[in-house]
Amino acid sequence: MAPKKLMFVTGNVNKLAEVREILGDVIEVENRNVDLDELQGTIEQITKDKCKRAAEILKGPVLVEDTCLAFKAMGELPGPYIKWFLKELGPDNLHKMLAGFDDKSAEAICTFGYSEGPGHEPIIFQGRTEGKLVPARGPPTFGWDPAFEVNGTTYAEMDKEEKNKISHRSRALAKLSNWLEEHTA
Ligand SMILES: O=c1nc[nH]c2c1ncn2[C@H]1C[C@H](O)[C@@H](COP(=O)(O)OP(=O)(O)OP(=O)(O)O)O1
Ligand SMILES: [Mg+2]
Repeated sequence: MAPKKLMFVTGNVNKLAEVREILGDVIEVENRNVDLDELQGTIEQITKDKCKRAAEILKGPVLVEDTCLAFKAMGELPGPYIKWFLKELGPDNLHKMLAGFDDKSAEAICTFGYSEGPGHEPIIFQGRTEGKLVPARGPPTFGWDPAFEVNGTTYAEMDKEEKNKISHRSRALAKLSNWLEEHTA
């Protein structure tokens, strides 16, 4: 059964804001900022494990999310480890990671995990958006948004509505919304 509210466990205020904007009146989103360890592994493994631990800590239903930025020229790396590259390089220098490669294509991948509580296997909802890594353009408000371009415009140059129409996160949330609709009595 779908919950009446979602408890979204994340320390990232920008993610939380987008999730609330995109889900709008579909469902109320509460937040708990718990610093969850993240395993190394496939995106699905990382998200499932994060979700299981969040459910155990909060002893109830939880939603978690993990975001990847995958560079084709690097065999999908840094992927789930983008956070640490971004932290060291900043959005302005991120594009230099592909300086030695002709292929600048990148994919933003958003993976939500929902668990009904401790002992319940998490369900995964994933959305992907293809683009490329470029020298930063636009306000550095959210993570690597200035360095990720889709159809000639970086995420940072788009207004919120525009980003939310095509983003990896909105595509994943469309799947979550469908699931919620199907599982509401
Ligand atoms: O739409 C996005 N546009 C630009 N940057 C983004 C986006 N979404 C996540 N990001 C950044 C945040 C973090 O540097 C890395 C993902 O790491 P990730 O572990 O999923 O996020 P986090 O640690 O900030 O929050 P959480 O507490 O939910 O794990 O990419
Ligand atoms: Mg994280």
